[in-house]
Amino acid sequence: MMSFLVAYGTKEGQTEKIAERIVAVLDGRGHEATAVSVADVPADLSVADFDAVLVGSSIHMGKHGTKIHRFVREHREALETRPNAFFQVSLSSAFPSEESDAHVAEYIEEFVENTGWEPDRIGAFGGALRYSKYGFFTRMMMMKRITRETIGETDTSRDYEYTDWDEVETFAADFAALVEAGDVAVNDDVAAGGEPEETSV
Ligand SMILES: Cc1cc2nc3c(=O)[nH]c(=O)nc-3n(C[C@H](O)[C@H](O)[C@H](O)COP(=O)(O)O)c2cc1C
Repeated sequence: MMSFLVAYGTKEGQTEKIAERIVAVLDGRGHEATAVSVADVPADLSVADFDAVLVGSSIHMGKHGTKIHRFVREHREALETRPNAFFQVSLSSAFPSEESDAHVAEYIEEFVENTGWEPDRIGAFGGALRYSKYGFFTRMMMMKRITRETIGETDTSRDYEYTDWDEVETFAADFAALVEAGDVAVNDDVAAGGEPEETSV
C-alpha cells in the first residue's frame, strides 16, 4: 500500500469532483489516498509524508488560480522528489479542435513556466458549465465568450458536465501502476539531496 496526495484547486467544484474520483480509483487499488483543497490546506500537511502526489487545477479566464501556483511553488521540492502528476480541467479539453487543443497546451505551458515544476505525467480533462453556480455576469460572459467559441449554444437554465470519467479513471490507474512499479524517474537534480538528514537539534 502506498500513500497518495491529491491536491486540487477548484472554483465551482468540478476539479474537486475529479480529485475525488481519482482518490476512489487509488483506494480501489488498495492505496491510501487523500484529497486536499489548496484553498484549505491543513497546517500540518507535509507533502513529503506521501509516496506520490497529484495536483489538479481548473482554468478560469485562461489561467490557473493563484492558490494552486502558490501550493506548487511552496512544495516544489517535495513534489519533484516523488512520483508526481498534474491534471488540468477546462472547457477547452471538452471539445477538441485545433484551436482548443492549442489553448489546452498553452495553459499547461504557462503553468509549468510559472511554477518551474515539470510534472512526470499530465492529464487534461473536460470540465463543466455550472450555470446554477454563476452570478448573472459570469453566466452571460460564459455564454458569449466561451460557449459560442467551443461548444455552440447552451441553455443557461441547466448545468452541463463534459468530464470523460473513463479518461479520468484511466489516468489515475496508469499513474498508480507507474508508482506501484517504481517506474517514475524523479528529478535527479533535486533528488540528489537524498534522504532527509538527521539534525543535531
Ligand atoms: C468565469 C469562467 C471563466 C472560464 N474561463 C475558461 C477559459 O478561459 N478556458 C477554458 O477552457 N475554460 C474556461 N472556463 C471553464 C472552466 O475551466 C470549467 O468550468 C471547469 O469545469 C471549472 O472547474 P472548477 O469547477 O473545478 O473550478 C471558465 C469558467 C468560468 C466560470
